[in-house]
Amino acid sequence: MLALRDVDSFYGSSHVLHQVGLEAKSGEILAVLGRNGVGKTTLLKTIMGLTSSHTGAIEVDGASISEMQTHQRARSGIAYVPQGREIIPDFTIRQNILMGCFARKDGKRAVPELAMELFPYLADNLNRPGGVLSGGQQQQLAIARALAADPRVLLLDEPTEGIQPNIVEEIEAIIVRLNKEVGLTVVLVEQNVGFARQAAQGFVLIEKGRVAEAGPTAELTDDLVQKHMAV
Ligand SMILES: Nc1ncnc2c1ncn2[C@@H]1O[C@H](COP(=O)(O)OP(=O)(O)OP(=O)(O)O)[C@@H](O)[C@H]1O
Repeated sequence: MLALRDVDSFYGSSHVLHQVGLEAKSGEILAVLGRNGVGKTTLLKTIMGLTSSHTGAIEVDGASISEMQTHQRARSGIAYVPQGREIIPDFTIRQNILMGCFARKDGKRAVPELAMELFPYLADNLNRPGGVLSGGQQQQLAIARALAADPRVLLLDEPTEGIQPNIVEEIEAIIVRLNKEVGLTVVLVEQNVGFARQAAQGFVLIEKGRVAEAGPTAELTDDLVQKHMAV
């Protein structure tokens, strides 16, 4: 289980998250929802130790990671798929995937079989440069790179943003498989409330850097969505 308690987070002197508490239970998908700029990306970055500083408690399976450097958090089993994917265009697909291996505990450096099974196009094109891929394929590559770390917890930042509609469903199906079949705990920053309702067991709604509402997705009413997500 991933748990945050009383977490405040900062970029320099800019105080973005305030007293954030949440729980993603093992094997669950937790949807993180809210308008643009409320702090959803900052929440994922804070879990990875990628903001300037934070206070409060962050725990994975009861063990604190709050004092750890980013690479140690990755080694503790958390993998991060950032918004915008951050693929290295001049690296091959294989090289991009292998970058995820730095966080493996067992030191293995191999393209994970699971990623090859989930993403046949990547499997067939391992020697092509990452930069030639479409947005949807780059998202697949970013997920494959995360899987190379053999994580228990996957942090996904708007994985279907900017992807053509026919590929969106494919990516969504992969996220559900990773959760249901592989058992990964997923924290999913998502603008698509429909997918959040369908895939996630729990939700948090963020407003101005604070958790405004949280609960099981059955309690994610249209009123709450209107109140905290309508623009
Ligand atoms: N590197 C940074 N330095 C200073 N402030 C930042 C930095 N990154 C984000 N912020 C600020 O933190 C706040 C939250 O931004 P964040 O990107 O976390 O929001 P978000 O909910 O993910 O938005 P979006 O849906 O647009 O991605 C915003 O006010 C933003 O301007």
